[in-house]
Amino acid sequence: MGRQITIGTRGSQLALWQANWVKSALEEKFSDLSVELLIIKTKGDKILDVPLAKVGGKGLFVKEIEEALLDGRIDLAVHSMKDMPADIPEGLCIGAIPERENPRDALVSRHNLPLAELPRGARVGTSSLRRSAQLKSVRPDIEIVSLRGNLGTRLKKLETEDLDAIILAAAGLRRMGFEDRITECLDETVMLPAVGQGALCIESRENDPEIGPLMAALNHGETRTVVLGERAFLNRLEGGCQVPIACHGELSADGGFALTGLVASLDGMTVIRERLSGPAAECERIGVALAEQLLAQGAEEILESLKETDENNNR
Ligand SMILES: NCc1[nH]cc(CCC(=O)O)c1CC(=O)O
Repeated sequence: MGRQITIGTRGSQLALWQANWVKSALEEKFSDLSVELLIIKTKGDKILDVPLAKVGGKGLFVKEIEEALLDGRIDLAVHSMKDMPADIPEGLCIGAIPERENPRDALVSRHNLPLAELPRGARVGTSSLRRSAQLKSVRPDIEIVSLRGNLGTRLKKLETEDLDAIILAAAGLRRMGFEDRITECLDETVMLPAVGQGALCIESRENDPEIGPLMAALNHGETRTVVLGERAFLNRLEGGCQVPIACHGELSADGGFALTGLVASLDGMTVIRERLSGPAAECERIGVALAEQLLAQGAEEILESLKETDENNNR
């Protein structure tokens, strides 16, 4: 007799691609298993006309899916790791983190010009505070244009909104078959990625005996180590507000782990960036220690001032 499980996912093309990838991987590894998808609309899918930084709140793309997991309507949830808040609700866990795609950000530009060759005052579309702050820091002349919507919509807006370029995660472009649109994969010295970018998060109920072996089969140990280090960094910094935070970890062949983290002011005038390394087994401690270094070097003031702006916006 076959087993049947249900995966909860958002309905965007990228989310469906990711959920279908997990479905195929599971059905291939477990021949008695059949996997169904349940599409769940999240708050982030409903509010489309407001820049995400202004919508506020944590877990905009995950909360409704986590509720379905908690009340048993689904057995697994597939998210982009980047969309996961630092805290996982009681009773749930990160069951598996499959092997990561390219974590970097990609520039897609209209006339195929790399960042360094974009004209003065170029209009670049992104609504990520992390991307805009880092862009302004290297190119203060660039005009940032707020850009939301799914990948296809954003690529179209490159033409319709008269933009010179847009910035998107390379991983999403690749999964959607738009890799050939990438003009330049931005170097990390210019654009440090978001925590977890390019990785998937498969969330499950804690101690679920039926799901545990499925999670073990999908998990990629190295990716998990790196992403947990990045998330420990995020966890230590997150103060309930939208902040330009970036972080990327890497393992070396000899079991070392190096983490680079960054906190910037919205205007990109202040960028605090540090790198810390140590044994991979201590990835989470390294993440916390790196966050504390940044806090001591001025990130604390940036986070405080952003909290005040947040409160003013909410009034
Ligand atoms: N915020 C939306 C989102 N969540 C994950 C990805 C890309 C795929 C990934 O990072 O795994 C994207 C799109 C983008 O930032 O361009």
